[in-house]
Amino acid sequence: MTDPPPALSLRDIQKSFGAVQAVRGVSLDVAAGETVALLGPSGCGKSTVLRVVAGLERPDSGTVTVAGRDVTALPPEARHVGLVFQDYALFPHLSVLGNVAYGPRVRGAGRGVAEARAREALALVDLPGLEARRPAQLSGGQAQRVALARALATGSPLLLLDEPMSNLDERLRAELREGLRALFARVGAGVLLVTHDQREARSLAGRLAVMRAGELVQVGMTEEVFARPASAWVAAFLGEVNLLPDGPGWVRFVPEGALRPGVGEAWPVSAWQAAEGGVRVTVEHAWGPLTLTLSAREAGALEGSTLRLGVDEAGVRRLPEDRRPVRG
Ligand SMILES: Nc1ncnc2c1ncn2[C@@H]1O[C@H](COP(=O)(O)OP(=O)(O)OP(=O)(O)O)[C@@H](O)[C@H]1O
Repeated sequence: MTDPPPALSLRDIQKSFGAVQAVRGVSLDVAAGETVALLGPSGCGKSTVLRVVAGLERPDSGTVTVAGRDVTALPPEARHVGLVFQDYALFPHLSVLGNVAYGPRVRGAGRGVAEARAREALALVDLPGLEARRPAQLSGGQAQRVALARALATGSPLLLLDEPMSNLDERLRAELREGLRALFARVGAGVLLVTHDQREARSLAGRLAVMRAGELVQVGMTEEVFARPASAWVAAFLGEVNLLPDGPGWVRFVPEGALRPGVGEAWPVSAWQAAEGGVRVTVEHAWGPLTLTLSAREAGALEGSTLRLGVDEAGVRRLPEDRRPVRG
């Protein structure tokens, strides 16, 4: 048996807006059944990549292949891609059921079949009983789930999600994160997710693609990227703070997981701050300042204004220093 083609294959996508090179040579595959999160700072080109895949922007060069079909020259409606975009709102004049049935209808399904598919999709996102409501009568969280159901009902091999939970409060996000992970596994579509929220990326995506100034700078299994960032810039972007100078062009990356409070030599503590789950301290180690969060129990290892701190050297990495600005 041959493997199914990837849900999405991007090859050397380039896209400029006037003098701004928004996307520079992006190549990426998303396998069927896989979720890939595209992460990067504001303005790095994430939305442009998604819009190129959706057909809302035409790339200057490169190809977009969806489930084995070259769609580069096709309009959005001919691509068979499910979209959940912030600016891709629900139709206000249609009911919830009408909104979700719209995709199958446009693709030629009869009314009965389309509505049956819509009911299935609404059940998947756990929204029964709201079929007759208008979008204006929904909460933000309900509206986002309807948008998801609308994308799922298309039966597309590829789903594109741009900040799908941005309108939700933290409690709803946590709830939906769990649900979405199971849902994506069940429907078997490839998912390309753009998010600013690292927790969302970490919990939903099997792989991460980290983007900087129009280019992918690291692509890998999610936990692997967090454990082994390719450079100082990636580490800093992922929230790592213990990046100490280590000769010209290099840094010494000390992940928090490699720090052993209460072990070895005592060092002065230069900063304290209350943090979620304990206290965040900065220790003036011989290598340089090292910051870590101590649990209430570990904080017991503080001796006045010093802390014994060992470093598990097997966890320490030397990374290229690439944090100077790149041209925009
Ligand atoms: N239609 C457009 N016309 C001109 N410039 C654009 C257009 N769309 C995007 N850009 C520029 O292209 C670059 C990439 O923008 P894009 O929206 O893809 O970034 P992003 O990573 O999605 O940002 P954010 O996280 O803030 O949404 C930015 O410099 C942006 O100003």
